[in-house]
Amino acid sequence: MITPPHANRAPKTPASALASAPTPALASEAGLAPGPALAIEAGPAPAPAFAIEAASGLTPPPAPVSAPAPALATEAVHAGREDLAELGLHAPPLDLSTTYPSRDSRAEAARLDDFATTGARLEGPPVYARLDNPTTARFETALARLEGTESAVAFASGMAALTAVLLARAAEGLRHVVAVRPLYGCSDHLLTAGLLGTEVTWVDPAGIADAIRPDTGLVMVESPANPTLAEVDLRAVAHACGTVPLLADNTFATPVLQRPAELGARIVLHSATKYLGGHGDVLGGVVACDEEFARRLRQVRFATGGVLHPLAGYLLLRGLATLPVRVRAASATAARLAERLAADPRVARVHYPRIGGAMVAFEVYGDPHEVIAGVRLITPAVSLGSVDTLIQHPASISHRIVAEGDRRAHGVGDRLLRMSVGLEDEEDLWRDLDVALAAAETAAASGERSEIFG
Ligand code: MET
Repeated sequence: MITPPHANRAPKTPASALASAPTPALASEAGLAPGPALAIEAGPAPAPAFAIEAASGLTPPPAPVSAPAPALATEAVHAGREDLAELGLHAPPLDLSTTYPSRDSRAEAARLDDFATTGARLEGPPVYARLDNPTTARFETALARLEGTESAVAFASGMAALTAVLLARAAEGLRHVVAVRPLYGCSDHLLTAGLLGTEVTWVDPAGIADAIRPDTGLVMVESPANPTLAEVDLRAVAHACGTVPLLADNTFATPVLQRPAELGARIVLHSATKYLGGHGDVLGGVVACDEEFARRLRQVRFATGGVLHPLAGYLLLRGLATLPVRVRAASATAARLAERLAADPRVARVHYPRIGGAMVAFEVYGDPHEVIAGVRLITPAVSLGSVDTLIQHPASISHRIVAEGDRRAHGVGDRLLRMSVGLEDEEDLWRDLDVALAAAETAAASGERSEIFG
């Protein structure tokens, strides 16, 4: 793949993107401002703001006040790609460079000093791939736009992203975390084990305000939660946090269904491996936040090396384009399957979020392991957010690392199954579930596996 040299100037999200008005570049795409790249080269017509910034570092002009903000579906397709026409490209360039040549060592020293001091993204080539990558930066720009935040910083996985947040707060002497269970099992484990030198206080949402101490650096919630799909009132929780930043894990909802930053969360976490990528072929994590905190995260990322591979950045940007369509289609099927499961006598309980989504959790009277063993169309695997439907047993896999008592106390019982509904036909999925549920009933009736439940 050929990467034009000028493509190394990755797009940035200007601070003004936080405002409700669209950025000039998007207005240009909507036909509201002049701007094809060829017109710029041919004459004096003004360039789209993004192209101006990429070419000269100038601050974009203010957005026209009358322009409506682009809808999420439009942002999903265009954000992070505003300069492509200017570059003469349709697909984003994939820059796999690990290092960036320069004959001016003095200038590079100054740029490195600047990055180390501020964490601000460098103008021009990023010196070394642990500082930044222009392909990944496109994904970061796009995700920030979808979440309605100023910036986003991508990492090698969701756990690397959470690690960076915890380290950034601990570096400021704020090692205490207040958190609400359930969280994804490894998030729970990272906090409980104190592997990063942090200390956690687990509370119900109503106990957040009282649990905050002078050294509290973070309040963490996940809503809908993994795996029970329990929801918290993010606005109320954000209020209870006072000046302590609220981190909301938005992996399950995605910005299609919920934008935590609009509800008061300062930090929005994603395992990008899930819905953002959407096809089960890329591992990544991302934090959407204000630019001030993004700078701290970039410094941590540089120091600790948990960077996203550029190919993953490329795939995640590609995944975002179809995110709204995928999430809405899968959610519609999931809602109907949740109803069918709730009406089924073999199912004891169904968990489905009020805000909707493509995740369904349910408890069976029979042996849940036989449901996993019995599916043929549905993929019996951990993870979620792919085009295919996946099912897993949280007590065995996603939450195995959480102590049994803590699991059970927060709804992660032995009979709970978690299903990530994909894009298949509803009837085909139901037929598969029906056969697997029948197998689970038969196994339980014959007592084959009954010992596992005591
Ligand atoms: C290693 S197990 C979990 C992977 C993923 N976070 C999930 O909840 O499915």
